[in-house]
Order: sequence, then structure tokens, then C-alpha cells
Amino acid sequence: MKFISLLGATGSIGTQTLDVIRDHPDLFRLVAFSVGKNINLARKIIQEFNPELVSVELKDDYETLKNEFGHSIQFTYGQAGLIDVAVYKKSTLLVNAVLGSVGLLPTLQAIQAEKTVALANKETLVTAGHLVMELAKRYRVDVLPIDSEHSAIFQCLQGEQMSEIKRLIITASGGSFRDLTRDQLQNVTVKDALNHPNWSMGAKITIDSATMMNKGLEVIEAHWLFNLPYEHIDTVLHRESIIHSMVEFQDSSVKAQLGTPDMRIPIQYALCYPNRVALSNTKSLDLTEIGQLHFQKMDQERYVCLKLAYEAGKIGGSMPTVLNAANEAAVAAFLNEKISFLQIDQLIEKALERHNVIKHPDLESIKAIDSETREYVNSLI
Ligand SMILES: NC(=O)C1=CN([C@@H]2O[C@H](COP(=O)(O)OP(=O)(O)OC[C@H]3O[C@@H](n4cnc5c(N)ncnc54)[C@H](OP(=O)(O)O)[C@@H]3O)[C@@H](O)[C@H]2O)C=CC1
Ligand SMILES: CC(=O)[C@@H](O)[C@H](O)COP(=O)(O)O
Ligand SMILES: [Mn+2]
Repeated sequence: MKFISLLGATGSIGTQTLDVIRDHPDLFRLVAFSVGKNINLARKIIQEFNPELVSVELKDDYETLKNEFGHSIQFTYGQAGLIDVAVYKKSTLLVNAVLGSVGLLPTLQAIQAEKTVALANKETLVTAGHLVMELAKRYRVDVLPIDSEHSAIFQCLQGEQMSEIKRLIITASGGSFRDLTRDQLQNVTVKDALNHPNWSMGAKITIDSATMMNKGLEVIEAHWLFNLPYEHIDTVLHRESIIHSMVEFQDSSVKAQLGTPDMRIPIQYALCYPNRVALSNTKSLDLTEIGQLHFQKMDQERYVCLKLAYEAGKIGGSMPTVLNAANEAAVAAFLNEKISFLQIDQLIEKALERHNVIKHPDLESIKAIDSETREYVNSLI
């Protein structure tokens, strides 16, 4: 039995993680979880899964739930609450499905508490991948990818030697605007941007997918997870999201992982690793039904965010922290209809240009750079 702590239980990855746990009561038990502001769904999760610890974002919601449920459940809140859930004594595995760099501290604390970390929260690795991976190595803790591309690569690498990798090939659907030119992006709306062709996901990652920043964040995520230089991490546009990513080896042989676009599959792989078990209500992949798979060269002039991410990743140090914080602030502004779609990459570029890189930023520097960058971007809006 694996005892699970879940950060971001009310989100897209969070609710699909609950589906996986629900499907295997013999394998998993949810002992602790966090939500943000959706306490109606939190109530339902408490009633169904009977956890021991629950964290909410706001103090008022904490008081409300504490009054409702009494002492049978422990409640906590805020940033400290996320950490309480991450290090909960009974849990053996943390699923980090919270949104944004707020997931960094709980990840670091979970590693220090020797919990296995199943990571969906890519911003954590983008903002401070060096700290996370160094700590994981020191504490001999597994960081298992949930992101579909990284799960695919991780699956391709089973039984292989890392030294024999030639390159990783990360696939990208192209997002909601893949058939538009850059000029045609002038007047696109939030509603248009949220219409992803293949995946149903939270709002922020759906916008990242439309700007191609999602692939940029994933390139940096892959750099840290698989310890490879950026020159060995490629991306390719693949409209169908059937090949979730590939690995080319020294002999030019390529391994790919395929499947229907269903995040429960990589979530369950991380939860069960190194085993595989059946998953209810999954559709077997029928390639004859799909007929054709398409691939296109990635155009970094069209997808400016991808270019910025490669540049920030290669410069390294504190630059990816700025990239991530500027992106989080700009995407939030776009979702609130305060800026246009094309202003997202313009704001990120400005934030990167003015930043003086720190080569090996410690946690305090990362926290300071993250909040300073958000303030700067917000001041421009
Ligand atoms: N969705 C997907 O298919 C994929 C997602 N990912 C990554 O997984 C992560 C989660 O994405 P997704 O599930 O789509 O996001 P959602 O927006 O659907 O969910 C985010 C979750 O985080 C909670 N949350 C947000 N901000 C805070 C905060 N400040 N404090 C506490 N809790 C907070 C939300 O709570 P509430 O709603 O209660 O306010 C919710 O539970 C992201 O890093 C994303 O890039 C990676 C691959 C695929
Ligand atoms: C499901 C998942 O892992 C997402 O990160 C997905 O990859 C988004 O699709 P894009 O390929 O459009 O970014
Ligand atoms: Mn992905």
C-alpha cells in the first residue's frame, strides 16, 4: 500500500490523480491533500477519501472547514499548509500537482523528509532545478515525472544507459493557435486560446501550450530530470499527441512511447513505478483509426517563447527563474484580459533582458528574484 499526499487535488492533474487512487483502493490511500480556493470540491474529496490532513489556501476557508469537520481531520492553510501536506508523516509518496512556483518549497521539504516525489508541477524544476535535483541526489529520493513527455522519455529509458543517449525529442501539439501565423495572433481571445486541440488541462498550461512556452518549460524540465545539455534536447511539432516523446540513442535507434492523450496513464505510471497495472476506462490505441501521424519542424521565430526558454536555459543560473516568474505573471494578466496574447512573450523578453544573472542562486535568491520579476512585469501591465 502506498500512502499518498496530493498537492493541488482540485485541479486537472489533481482530480485525475484521485481517479487513479479511486481505481486502486488496494494499492493507494490518500492520507493528505491540499486545495487552493475550491473548498466545495475539497468537502467532496474529504467525504469520499477520508484523509487525515487537509490544507487550503486561505485562513477563512481553514476556519470554515475546521468548524464543519471538527477534530476528526487535521486542517492547515497557506504556504505552510502545502509543506505540512508534502511532509505528512504517514505519506510515502507526494504527488505535486499544484500550479506554479509555489510548488518549490513543498518539493524541497518532501525530498528532505525522504518522500518519493511524483512531479507534475514543472515550474518547480524550471525555477530551481539545480536545487531540487541536488537535494534528491543527496537524499537518494526518486523524482518521478508525471508530465506526459517526461514520462514518455522516462519509460523509453528503462533498461538503457544514460551515457548512450544521443538526444531527446520532445513532441508538441502546437496548441490552440498552431494553424495561425504570428500576424494572425494580434486579436485572439482568451476563449480561443483555451481551446486546446488534444488535451483538457488547467487554464495556465493551456495558454502555455498556445504560446509554446509549455514546450520551453518542458525542455528545461527535461534538462534537469535527465541531466542532459540543451544541445541534446530537441522538439518537434506533432499534431496528434499520440507519440508523447522519443529518445534517440548513439546507434541512431529511436524509442518512442505512444498512447491516447490521457493523463491518467502517466500519473498511474509514476504512482505504480516500477510496476504497471490495469487502468479502468482507458481506450486502447488504434493506429488504424488515427491513420496518419504528422511531424513538422519547430519554427522558433513563430514560437518566440520556445526560443526565449532555450536561451534562458542555456544561460542558466537565475535566468530560468526569471523566465518562469515573468511567464506566470504575464499569463495571469492575459487570462484576466489585461494584456493581449502577443504581449505575453514581449513582457517575458523585457524581464529577461534586464536581469543580471546569478550563477548559482540559493533558495533565498530564487525567492527574491521570483517576486521581484513578478513585480516588474506587473508594473509594466
Ligand atoms: N493538466 C495537465 O494535463 C498537465 C499539467 N501539468 C502541470 O501540472 C501542474 C498543475 O496543472 P493543472 O492541474 O492543469 O492546473 P489547475 O489549474 O487545473 O490546478 C491547479 C491546482 O493548484 C491549486 N492552486 C493553485 N494556486 C494555488 C496556491 N497559490 N496555493 C495552493 N493551491 C493552489 C488549485 O486549487 P483551486 O483550484 O482549489 O484554487 C488546483 O488544485 C502545472 O504545473 C502544470 O504545468 C503537466 C502536464 C499536464
Ligand atoms: C499533457 C501534457 O503533458 C501537456 O504538457 C501537453 O504536452 C500539452 O500539450 P502541448 O504539446 O500542446 O504543449
Ligand atoms: Mn507536457
